This record gives sequence, C-alpha cells and structure tokens, in this order.
Amino acid sequence: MAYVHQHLRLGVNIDHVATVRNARGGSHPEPLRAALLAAQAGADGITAHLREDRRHISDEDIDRLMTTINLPLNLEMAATDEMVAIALRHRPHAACLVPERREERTTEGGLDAVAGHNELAPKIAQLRDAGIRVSLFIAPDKAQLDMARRLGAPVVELHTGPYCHAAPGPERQRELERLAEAAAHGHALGLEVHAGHGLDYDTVRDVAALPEIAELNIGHFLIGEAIFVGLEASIHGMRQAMDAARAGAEA
Ligand SMILES: CC(=O)[C@@H](O)[C@H](O)COP(=O)(O)O
Ligand SMILES: NCC(=O)COP(=O)(O)O
Repeated sequence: MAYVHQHLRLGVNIDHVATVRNARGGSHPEPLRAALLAAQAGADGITAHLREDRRHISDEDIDRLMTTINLPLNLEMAATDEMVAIALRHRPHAACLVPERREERTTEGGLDAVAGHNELAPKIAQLRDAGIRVSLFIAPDKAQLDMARRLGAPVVELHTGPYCHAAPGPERQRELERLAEAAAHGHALGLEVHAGHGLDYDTVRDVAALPEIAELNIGHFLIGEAIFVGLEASIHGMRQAMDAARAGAEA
C-alpha cells in the first residue's frame, strides 16, 4: 500500500484577523482570540506571518500568542537578521522562511533557496541551534527541495498559490501534478512536507489527498468564510474536507 501520512495537521493562519483589526486601528478583532477559538475548533497549530512592514500581525501579537496559546506556533518570517533575532527571542515551535517584497499584495512566489543558499545557511543553522523547527516556503520544484535538504531544513512548505489560481481543467491538473511530484520527492529526501497558500474548501481536496503531506496551513479563506458562518464552523468545514479527502486517498 502507498505511504499515507496518518494525521493531516491543520495550521490555522490568523493574519487576516489582524488585517481587519488594523483597518481601524485599536484592538478588535483580536488575533489571539481567533487563535484560542481555532484551538477549540480542532486546529493543530497556529500560523502567523510577522511581515517586515507589519501590515497585519504585530510584534505584540507574537508576544501574546507565545505566552497564551497551547498550540504550536509556526512563525512565518522573512530570512532577515531582524526576524531571526525575533524568532530567537521567542523560540516558537517552528519558523517558516518566506520571501517578501514590500509592494506585493500577498506572498507571490516561493523562497529561492538555490540562489539564496549562502545567505540562508547561517540563518537556518541559528534557528535550528535554538531548537526551532525550520521550514522553507518553496515552489514545488525538485531543485528547491534538494537545496532544502542540503541546507538542513527539516520541513518544506509547498506553495499552493499557482495551483489554486490555475483555471480548473488541464492547467490546474498540471499544477497538481507538480505538487504531487514535489511531495513524493520531498518525502523520499526525508523532509516533512507541508503545503499552503490560497486553499479553500474546493482546492484543498486534491492537495489533502496527496499522501506525503503532513500539514496544511490555511488562513485567508477561513477568516473570510468566518464572516458568514463563524470561525469555528469555517474551521470545522475545512477539517471535514481534509479528512474526507484523506480517507478517500487511503481507501
Ligand atoms: C506565506 C504565506 O502564504 C502566508 O503568510 C500568507 O502570505 C499570509 O498572507 P499575506 O500574504 O496576505 O500576508
Ligand atoms: N503559508 C500559507 C499560509 O499560512 C496561509 O495562506 P493563506 O491561506 O492565507 O493564503
């Protein structure tokens, strides 16, 4: 029987609770409250992206998450000296290194670990030495996976944005195949394979069915859907979609 990673973990990304809060300033709605609710709704972890421009999650949010939640925190961050220092001060469960451009609307591509290996190597080593599980947010590309392995990152997160944005049909199928090949290759290299970006109830199904994937990180859709059905219900819906897809893959 093909390998199936048993429990597919759901990391709930709470960035866009902070986006709504920051639209007016002040403290409502609070990302911390969303993290506590997500835990009650069955999230396996919380993801928060402390962007260099602080457009959503703030330093204070990270302080409060670190001292209050009982779930592992996956801190998404650029691979800069400032962010590495913040991670070393807090020691979250995981640090996912992502590329950032100030003017981008959202994370557009994966980290180029191949071109950036000289700068990444010392940062990955510092984070690892502090006991933080390092993840690289990369495109589903063999060369990037091979480099993640060489750099000693134990985890990769495959960027699902191009798959989610592809037109349903052959274009999306091609992107799914790239994800499937990358997940299998990463697993064969001994990497723990995660995936995320742009997933919703529809696009999550085929990704959740990929047997080597251990964790999905999902935020924007869950927070948007929560406006209509509440956060617990939106997370429950995602959990159900993931479990149904994984059960189908096991059958
Ligand atoms: C890396 C990633 O996919 C998430 O951190 C996502 O980027 C968060 O939302 P924004 O890109 O809108 O900051
Ligand atoms: N790393 C991806 C993530 O945390 C969530 O991305 P999105 O669902 O907000 O697009």
